[in-house]
Amino acid sequence: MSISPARRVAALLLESVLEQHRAMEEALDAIPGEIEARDKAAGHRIAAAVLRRMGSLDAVMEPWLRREPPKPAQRALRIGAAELLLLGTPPHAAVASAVSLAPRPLAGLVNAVLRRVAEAGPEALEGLDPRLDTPSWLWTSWHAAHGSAVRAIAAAHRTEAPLDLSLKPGVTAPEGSVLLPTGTARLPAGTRITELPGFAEGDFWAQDAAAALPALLLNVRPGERVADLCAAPGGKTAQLAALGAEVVAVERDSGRMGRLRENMARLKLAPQLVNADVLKWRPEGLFDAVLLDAPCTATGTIRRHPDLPYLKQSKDIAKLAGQQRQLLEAAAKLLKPGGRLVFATCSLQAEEGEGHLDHLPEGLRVDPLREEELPGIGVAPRGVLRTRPDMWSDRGGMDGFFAVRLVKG
Ligand SMILES: C[S@@+](CC[C@H](N)C(=O)[O-])C[C@H]1O[C@@H](n2cnc3c(N)ncnc32)[C@H](O)[C@@H]1O
Repeated sequence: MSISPARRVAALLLESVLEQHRAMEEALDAIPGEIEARDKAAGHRIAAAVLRRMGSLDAVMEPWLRREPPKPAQRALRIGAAELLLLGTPPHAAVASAVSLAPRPLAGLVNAVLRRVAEAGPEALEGLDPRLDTPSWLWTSWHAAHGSAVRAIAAAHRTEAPLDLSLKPGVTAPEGSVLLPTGTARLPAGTRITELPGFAEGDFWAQDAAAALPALLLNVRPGERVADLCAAPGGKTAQLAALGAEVVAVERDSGRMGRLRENMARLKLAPQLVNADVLKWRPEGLFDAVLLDAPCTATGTIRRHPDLPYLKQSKDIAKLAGQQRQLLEAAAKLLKPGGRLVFATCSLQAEEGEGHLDHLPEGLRVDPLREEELPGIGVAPRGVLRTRPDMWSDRGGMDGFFAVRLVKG
C-alpha cells in the first residue's frame, strides 16, 4: 500500500513539532504546493488528534512495546492509534496505512501493536488520567494557579474547539450557529469559515468567545480615539473599528501586519495601521482608550493549538511576563487623564495575568468589572476577567483569557 498524502503530512507535522519544536501552522505552510489543500487539512487533523492525546495513546500501546520505538516507527504507531481510537478510521485502513508509513524493518512491529489497539477499541482510552496528555510543568503551574480545576482544564484540551465568529453590528448569525450570551456565534468544530455565506462580504471573522471579551470591556463609543496595541491578526481591531471608534492599530511584525491589512480589507473596515514596536512608538496626541492584547505563552488556546505544550517551556513564562510589564508601562503613557486601558493575555499562567495586578504602572488603578458585563461568566476576584477552557463546557468551552480594566488618574 502506498502512503496516503494526508498521513505523510501528519507524520511530517509531528516530526516538525516534536523534534524541531516548530509550530504546526508554520510547518504546514512550508509543505510543497503539489500537496492538495484537502490532504494538508486531513493531515493536520490527524496530527492534532495525536498531539491532543499523545500520552494516552502511548499508555494504551505501552504494554505491547518492550522499549520506546525509534522515532519514525513511533510516529506511525501514534498516527495509527489516533485513527483507530479517536478518528473512527476503519481498522483495516488505519493499520495498513500506518504499516506503510513505518520503516521496513519495523513494519511487523507496527502491524502487531496496532492490531492489538484495534481489538481494544476506543474504550481503551476511557478513564485515562488527563494528566497523561499534559506536560508536567504545565500541570504544576495550573494546579498552583487554578487549584483542583487543573483536571477539568486538562480534560478540556482533549476536544477540538468550535468555530466562533464575531459578527459585525447588524449582521444576522449564520444558519446553524448558536448565539452565546456574550454575542459570539458558535458553529461546530471543523466548520470551514471560508465556505460560510457572508464570509466574502466581510460579515464576520473568527474569534473565540473569550477572545471577544477584552475589546467589549473597553466600552468604546463612536468617535473615540482608541489605540489597539499588538494588533495582528486584528480580531480586536475589527471589534473596535466596527463600534465606530477611530482606531489606530499598532503591530511590530510586518508579516502579521499584512494579515491584519487583508482582514480589514475583507471586513471593509478602515482603522489606521501602524507597523511599529509599541515600546518605541511615539504618536501625536493621547488616547481615550487603549487595548493591549500582549504577546504571551498562549496556553489559553491549547484546544486550538495542540502543538503549544510541545513548543513552549517554563522559562518562557517569566520572559514574556517581563515583556508584558514593559508594554503595560508604554501603554499607560499613551492614555489621556481619565482614559481606560484594557490589558489582556490568552494565557492560563498566573504570572501573565493576575500576577500583574500587584505591579501596575504608576497612576493606573483597577476599574472593577461588573457582573452584567460578563453574562454567564461572572467577575473573578479583584474585579478582573478570568476564563478557562473548561468553562461553558456544556456549550463547547472557551479559550483561557485574563483581562483587567484600568483607569488613569
Ligand atoms: C496576542 S497577539 C495579538 C492578537 C490580536 N490582538 C487579535 O486580537 O487578533 C500579540 C501580537 O503582538 C505583536 N507584538 C509583540 N511585541 C510587540 C511590540 N513590542 N510592538 C508591537 N507589536 C508587538 C505580535 O507580533 C503579535 O502579533
